[in-house]
Amino acid sequence: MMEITIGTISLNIFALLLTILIGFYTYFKWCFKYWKTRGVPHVEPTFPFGSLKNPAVGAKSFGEQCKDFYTTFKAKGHKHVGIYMFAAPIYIPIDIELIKNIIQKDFDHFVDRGVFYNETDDPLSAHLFAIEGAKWRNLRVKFTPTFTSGKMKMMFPILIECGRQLKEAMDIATGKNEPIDIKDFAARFTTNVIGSCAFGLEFNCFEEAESNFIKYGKRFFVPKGIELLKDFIGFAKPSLARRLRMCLTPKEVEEFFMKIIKESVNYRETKNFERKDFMQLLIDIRNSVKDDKENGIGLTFEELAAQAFVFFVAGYETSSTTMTFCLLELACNPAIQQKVREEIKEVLEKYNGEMCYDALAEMKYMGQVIDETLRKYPPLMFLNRKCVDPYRIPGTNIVLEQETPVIIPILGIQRDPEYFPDPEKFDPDRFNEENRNKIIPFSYLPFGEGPRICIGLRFGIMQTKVGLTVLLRNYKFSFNNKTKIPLKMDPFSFSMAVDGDIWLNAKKNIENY
Ligand code: HEM
Repeated sequence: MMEITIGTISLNIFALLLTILIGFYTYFKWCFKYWKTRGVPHVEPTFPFGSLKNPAVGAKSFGEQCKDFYTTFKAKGHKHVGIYMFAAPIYIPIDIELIKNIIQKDFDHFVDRGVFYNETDDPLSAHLFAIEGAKWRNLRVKFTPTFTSGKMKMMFPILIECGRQLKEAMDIATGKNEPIDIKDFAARFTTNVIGSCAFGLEFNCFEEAESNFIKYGKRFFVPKGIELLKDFIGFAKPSLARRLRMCLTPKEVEEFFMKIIKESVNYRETKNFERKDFMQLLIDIRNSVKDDKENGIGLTFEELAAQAFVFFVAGYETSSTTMTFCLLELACNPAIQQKVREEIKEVLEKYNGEMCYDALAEMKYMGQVIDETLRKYPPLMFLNRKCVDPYRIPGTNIVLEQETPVIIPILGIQRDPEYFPDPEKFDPDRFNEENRNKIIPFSYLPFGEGPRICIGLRFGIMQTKVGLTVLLRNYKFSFNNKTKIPLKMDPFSFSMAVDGDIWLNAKKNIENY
């Protein structure tokens, strides 16, 4: 009798699961007609991943797959392509004019990124990168003066100190005559810089085997288990994730950052202490908003914390990735490396050997090398936009519906031989004074474009230049037999990231100046 009951229950559960599966399958099949009925060329979807490869079999990252969609459909002469992420349709423009319209000319139709944020259940997610509409416009206007060259100069002493710590740590590591995990060094350096500027805390990540900032910063970017699924839902259907009251910031990450930001704000407010950094600028904005009774939209502690957090996550990973790929390419191209080193020598001699803001601005060739690194390895491999107002695609009868997610495939565009001949070649001369003017507008987008362009662009370049100046002035980099070439990219990362460590030899530069 007992056996029959268990058997019946199992059968019922099986029948229920089968019904759910058939329900899902039928729903997905229905969704998969979306692009066909609208006459948009599309990648044939399969259940359940849509146009994407099964992430469990370790295919390619989302950004790399978007590059492949771009390349394949451009080769067929298409101006755009529709894909499905699970059941959710996503629009990918290919034609450069179309891209320009979306991110600049017709920006009012695409003001939002459409990425997940949830002010109530996940306060750290409600930052400038994610928030939408009027709230974004208001905050963007308030934050723009925070990133002027004057403010960058003001923060420069913090960067000098972080550069000193980087050199000290490299001296110790190279003294052991062992290869350097350059990805780890770059991450520690930029974490020191951004951590110090965004949270107002002086700390030295090089002194601890695993600093909490590195630990929780990495933790934020490397989702585990069920978090991966939550991230995919948050990416494909942010409104659903919000309705389900999801929190995509891991709890321990939220607790850690909320605590240190609270301590930093309290300390300054109670002790009347001021420091020249982003945190101070955020506190000043908060106070001026409080006083501005007529136009003030208020900046709660949670909102302030979310902005400090985004400066950290948007600023440390992007610049450390840039430094890492740059050093890797320089190790592979010793002549280019030497040319940068000679420029550093020549410029710093004019400034009595002192690194300063104006000296960095004079390092034009280093600027070209960074530009080329950002072309070949854009830290964000794609831009997101969401259609907020129905949009007829120029020259067609196709109308993008409100809420349609749009992806601009930066990696595909920047490795397109039509815009950058021989795209796999690392060639900083593409960005010299003569060639720079020949670059087709909107074919080079490492910082995005239009009103939602990266607000931290200047700061990102500045900290990358400081790191490279310190390293290339004092060391020569070359491949080690632990350097894994060709690079294997992390298939689970939404940003440009190598799977595992990157080892290089760093030899002291004996012609040190
Ligand atoms: C090499 C360094 C960096 C790269 C390559 C980079 C790249 C980008 C890109 C591609 C976007 C999206 C732009 C768009 O959608 O059109 C973006 C947005 C943003 N970035 Fe950066 N970034 C860098 C450094 C920084 C730094 C240092 C900060 C802050 C200190 C920062 C803060 C932001 C913020 C807040 C946004 C959102 C802007 C908005 O929506 O109004 N970034 N970044």
